Amino acid sequence: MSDPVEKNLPKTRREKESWDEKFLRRNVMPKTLDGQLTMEKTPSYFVTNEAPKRIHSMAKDIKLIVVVRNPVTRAISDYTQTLSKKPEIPTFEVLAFKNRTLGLIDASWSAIRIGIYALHLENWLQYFPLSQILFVSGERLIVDPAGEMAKVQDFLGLKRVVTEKHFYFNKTKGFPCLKKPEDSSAPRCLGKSKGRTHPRIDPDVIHRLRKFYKPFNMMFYQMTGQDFQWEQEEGDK
Ligand SMILES: Nc1ncnc2c1ncn2[C@@H]1O[C@H](COP(=O)(O)OS(=O)(=O)O)[C@@H](OP(=O)(O)O)[C@H]1O
Repeated sequence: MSDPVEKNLPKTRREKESWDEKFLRRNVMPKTLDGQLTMEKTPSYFVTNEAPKRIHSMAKDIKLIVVVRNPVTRAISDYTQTLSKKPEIPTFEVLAFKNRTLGLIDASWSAIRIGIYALHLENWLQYFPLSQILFVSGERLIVDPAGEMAKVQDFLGLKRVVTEKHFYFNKTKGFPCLKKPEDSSAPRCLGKSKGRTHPRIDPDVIHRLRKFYKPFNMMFYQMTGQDFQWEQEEGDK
């Protein structure tokens, strides 16, 4: 994206920095000039208890963008990522339950806890009105990237610079890619560590997880006023 926005994204930031480090970094972020937006991306903020209070004390009028996808798929994706780094971990099916015979889901396992979006959102709504938060559907982002990006640009008060003409669908990757950006000769697709094939999960476990998330999803749709249609999906990758 070029004019009128310049993205000031710190490229070397590590997600696991402490809050103090992040706040120190705030002082080294470039100053935002008129016509510029400063953006920062840390997925874990959404599920960090202290984040809303701290961010609110730093900038009350900040705009927040949350990309959400079906929590069952999200949990499997999360597990796939960990598995790629630690191949020795137990199976998804083992980790997902406190007691599989009783069907007791282990909601303390982070891969599962993170997908309880209503719970996390409640925490943010103590500090920020819904009008300051945009929820982007991870599923729509794949099938209609330009449509979702239009919402993002409108939300940020930007001219719609990114449109259909900037995307093409890469069948091999199963994701949209950016056509040749202005400052580079190559198209830009997801990196190797994104869009990995997920392991096959026992359909019964998927069924139980869908049941587990259903009431939380309903709550989340009600809180956001958006129906993400996760109950309509045939299955989870
Ligand atoms: N453009 C676009 N549209 C829809 N979905 C996308 C897009 N880019 C990334 N992804 C999916 O996001 C998953 C990676 O999320 P992460 O939270 O691990 O990424 S990161 O920590 O922010 O780097 C990762 O999930 P997996 O497919 O399970 O690997 C990506 O597929």
